[in-house]
Amino acid sequence: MPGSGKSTVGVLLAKSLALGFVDTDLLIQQSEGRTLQAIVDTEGYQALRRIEERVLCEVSGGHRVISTGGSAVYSERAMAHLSALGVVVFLEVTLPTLRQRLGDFSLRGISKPPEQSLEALLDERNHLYRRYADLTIVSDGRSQHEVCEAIVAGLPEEWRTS
Ligand SMILES: Nc1ncnc2c1ncn2[C@@H]1O[C@H](COP(=O)(O)OP(=O)(O)O)[C@@H](O)[C@H]1O
Ligand SMILES: O=C(O)C1=C[C@@H](OP(=O)(O)O)[C@@H](O)[C@H](O)C1
Ligand SMILES: [Mg+2]
Repeated sequence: MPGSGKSTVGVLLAKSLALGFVDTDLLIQQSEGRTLQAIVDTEGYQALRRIEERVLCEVSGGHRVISTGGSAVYSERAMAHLSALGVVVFLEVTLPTLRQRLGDFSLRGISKPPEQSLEALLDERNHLYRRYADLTIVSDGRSQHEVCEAIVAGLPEEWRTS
């Protein structure tokens, strides 16, 4: 979910394991020459999901952490590609934590129908996050460093010593 810590913890994880880092939200913005919010505002959330699928399917692996947007899970094809590249980590958060971290989420370019509540979105997505996760890490009540440490501890040995 947006606000679960993928971007910030992803950087910490890359530093901790001496890996590279890429945030696919930035790849989308670079390739489109506009912000995610602008895409949602002009073409709608489904257009953003289509663009995201293309960018995710083109991303390469290697020794790096890939932080995606929270809507990556809407594409089965993209998730199959990411699964083949490495370990898919799900950062689990509850609704109160999300509300606290996101503040006014209407300005965050979330890829969802305007009428869908954050609660309904979380419920819909949690099924998908669990389906694709190789490793699930609770983010609630943990600092970003603690989340990073929990990921490292949960990774298969070959990724911890890459
Ligand atoms: N474990 C955490 N504890 C407290 N705040 C966090 C934690 N993880 C992320 N945040 C905060 O939540 C916001 C969203 O984090 P971000 O890494 O951008 O999430 P995502 O990429 O999943 O949307 C940021 O303000 C970040 O500092
Ligand atoms: O979950 C979503 O619908 C989205 C999350 C965002 O990324 P973060 O999850 O990194 O905030 C970004 O991809 C876009 O605004 C859509
Ligand atoms: Mg992010």
